Amino acid sequence: MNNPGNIEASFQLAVQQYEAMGVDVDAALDRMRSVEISVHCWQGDDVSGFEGDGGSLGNGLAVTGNYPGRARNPDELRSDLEMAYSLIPGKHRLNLHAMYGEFNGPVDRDAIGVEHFQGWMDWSRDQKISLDFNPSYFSHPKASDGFTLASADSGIRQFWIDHGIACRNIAAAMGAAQGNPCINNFWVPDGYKDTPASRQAPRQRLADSLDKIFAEPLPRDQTLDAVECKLFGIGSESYVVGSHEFYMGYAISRNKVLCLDAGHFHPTEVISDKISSALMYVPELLLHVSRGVRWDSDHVVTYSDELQSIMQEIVRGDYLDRVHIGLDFFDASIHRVAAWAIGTRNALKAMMAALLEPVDKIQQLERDGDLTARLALMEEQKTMPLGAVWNHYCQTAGVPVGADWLQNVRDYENNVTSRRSDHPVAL
Ligand SMILES: C[C@H](O)[C@H](O)[C@@H](O)C(=O)CO
Ligand SMILES: [Mn+2]
Repeated sequence: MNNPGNIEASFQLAVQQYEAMGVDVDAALDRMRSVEISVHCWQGDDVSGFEGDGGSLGNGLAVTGNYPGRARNPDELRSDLEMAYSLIPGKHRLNLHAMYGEFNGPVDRDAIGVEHFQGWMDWSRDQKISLDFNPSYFSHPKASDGFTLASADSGIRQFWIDHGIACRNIAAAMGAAQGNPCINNFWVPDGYKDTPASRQAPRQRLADSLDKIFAEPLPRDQTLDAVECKLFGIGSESYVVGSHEFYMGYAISRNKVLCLDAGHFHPTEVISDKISSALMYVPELLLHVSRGVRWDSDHVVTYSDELQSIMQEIVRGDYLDRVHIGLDFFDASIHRVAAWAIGTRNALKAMMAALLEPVDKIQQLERDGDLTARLALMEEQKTMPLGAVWNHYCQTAGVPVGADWLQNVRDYENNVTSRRSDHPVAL
C-alpha cells in the first residue's frame, strides 16, 4: 500500500523538477482532467455480445485465452465496467457495439432501435459516462462469406445498409440524451483471403452503401460518423475493401471522422506519424489505441514508445479538441477488468507525460535550428519524475495509487467474477 504522505512529498519534489524545465504542472493537470478515453465494452466479454444466438466471433476478429469470469449479460458487463472505472483516474466514456443491446429475444441487426439501448442509456446517465457507438458488421450469418456493405448481393448490402442507418439513429439518440456527440464508428471487415480479380468493384459498392447510410444529415452535436480502415484481417489477408487510402479519401470527401487503429497497418507503420497529416484534411480523428504484436493481435496497451508518440503528437499539435481517443484490445488470457485498468491507465499516463513536456521550448529550439538541444531536452524528459505526478493524480482523483489497484481486482475476482460459470445466463 502506498503511503499518502510520501506520495505528496514526492509530488512536491517533482513539481520543482518540472518547473526547472519550464513546465507548469498545475496547468498540465488541469488539461489532464478534461481528457476522456472511450473505454471499449468488448474487452469485458471477448467480443461476444448479447444477441444470444451463440454465434462465434468472425470476420477476422479473434480472441485468445480462457481466463474465467467473462461478463455474460449486460448487468455483469456494467458491473465489471464500474469496477474498471473505479480504478482509472478521471471521467471517461463507454464505447458500445450494436451487438451489446438488450434484446429480450431475437432481433436482427437491421431492426435494432433505441429501445434496445435504453438500459445502457439509463446506466450512462446515472454513472455520468457518455456513450460512443459502433455498428456490428461481423459475427453474423449475413457476413459469413466475408462481405457485408461491399457484397455483390444487393439483398445482403441492403440488410447491412439498414443496420448502419439504425445505428446512426441510435447514436444520435444517445448523443441527444447525453448532450455531447456520440461517435459512431464504422468498421467493415469485407475482404478476400486471396487475390481479387477486381479490387475496384467492391470499393465502389462500399462507397455507395456508405453514401446511402449517411444520406440523412444528422446533427453533429448529437452524432459524428467515423470510418475505420484496416490493412488485412484473418481471412482477408490479400485484400480489404476499406483500406487506408479508401477511407482517407472517403473521410475527406464526405467530411467524416477518420478512425486510425494502431493495429491496422504494416507492423513497422505507426499511426503517430499519421495524425498531423490526416488532420490537415479531415475535421477530426478517432483513435483506436491498440497494440499489435506481429499482426493486429489487439494486445492490451502497454507504455510503449508508440503509445507515448501518439499522445505527444496530440499534445504537440494542439489537437486535444480534434482527436477522440478510444481503446481497442481484447485479451481473454488475463483478468478482463485488469486488462481495462492496465490499458486505460497506460493511455492516460502517456497523455500525462505528453502534457508534462516543455512543448513550447522544444518547438522553439527546433525553429531556431538548435537540433542538439532539442534532442537533449527530449531525452531528459524520459527520466523526469512522471510517476510522482501520476501517483498524485490518482490519489487526488480517489483511485488506487501505483499497483494498489491490483488488490481491488483480486477482491472483485474472489467475490464476483470467479463465481460466474462459463455458461451464459439469460437476462
Ligand atoms: C470490435 C471492434 O469494432 C473492432 O476491433 C474494430 O474496431 C477493429 O479494429 C477490427 O480489427
Ligand atoms: Mn479498431
